[in-house]
Amino acid sequence: MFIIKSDDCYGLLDMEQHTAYIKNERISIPLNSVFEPGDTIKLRSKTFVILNPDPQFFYRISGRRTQTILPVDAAYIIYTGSINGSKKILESGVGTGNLSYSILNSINASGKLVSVDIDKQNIENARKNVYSLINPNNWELINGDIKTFKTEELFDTIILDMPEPWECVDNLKNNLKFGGYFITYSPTFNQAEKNVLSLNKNNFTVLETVELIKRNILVRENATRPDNNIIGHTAFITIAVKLNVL
Ligand SMILES: C[S@@+](CC[C@H](N)C(=O)[O-])C[C@H]1O[C@@H](n2cnc3c(N)ncnc32)[C@H](O)[C@@H]1O
Repeated sequence: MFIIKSDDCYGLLDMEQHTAYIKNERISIPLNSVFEPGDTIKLRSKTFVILNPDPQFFYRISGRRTQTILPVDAAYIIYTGSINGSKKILESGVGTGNLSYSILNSINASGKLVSVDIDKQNIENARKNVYSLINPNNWELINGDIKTFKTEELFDTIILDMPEPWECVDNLKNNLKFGGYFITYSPTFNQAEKNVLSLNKNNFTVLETVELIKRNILVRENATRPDNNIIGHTAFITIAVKLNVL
């Protein structure tokens, strides 16, 4: 599956089915055509560039039922949470699956992502979104409440993007390795404050709480300037490390 992008929209190109999907439209592609990333294709009189199905495009084509983590925040979480190689990651909630997709693209086949969400429909929607692009065999999707979730597994990193992360720290702390990262993603100051207080109380050291602001620049000859459409606030990211304290 490829992503396709024109000046004003994104879509999907399925070379196995010889079909392009743009918004709600299905467009048949000639059976003998061959396309690769970097090629262009003309559909309904628009030119589309063919792109790899990379995480930065996921939110553009995924069916969305919840707020979702956008690339600037996802990239920072992947980097500061040291999500790579054969790491074992726990996340909740799954929402639209944007962070799940970024994580699955960052770990290898020996790594593992366990994703927990209380809402069955969100799970099914995220599964559909992710499986429309890749077929991961290292992704466990669980329908459950992360506040009471029990597992014997030990994780390298835990990420919580749900309403009350501070209520989950005590329940999950024994499932994180010493030196592992506990990351919370919360839109309000009150939530961020509760997250930090709870992490401090549970033998974590908080490295930082940040808000990332991205400013896009419209580049045109002799008229380069910031874009009018600014994504202002998204959420506060808190990154903490589990201390080896008995
Ligand atoms: C903002 S969305 C997560 C977005 C996701 N990180 C993404 O990138 O698309 C919040 C999710 O948390 C889930 N949720 C809320 N309370 C929960 C709980 N107690 N346990 C597990 N999931 C929960 C919701 O069903 C929803 O799917």
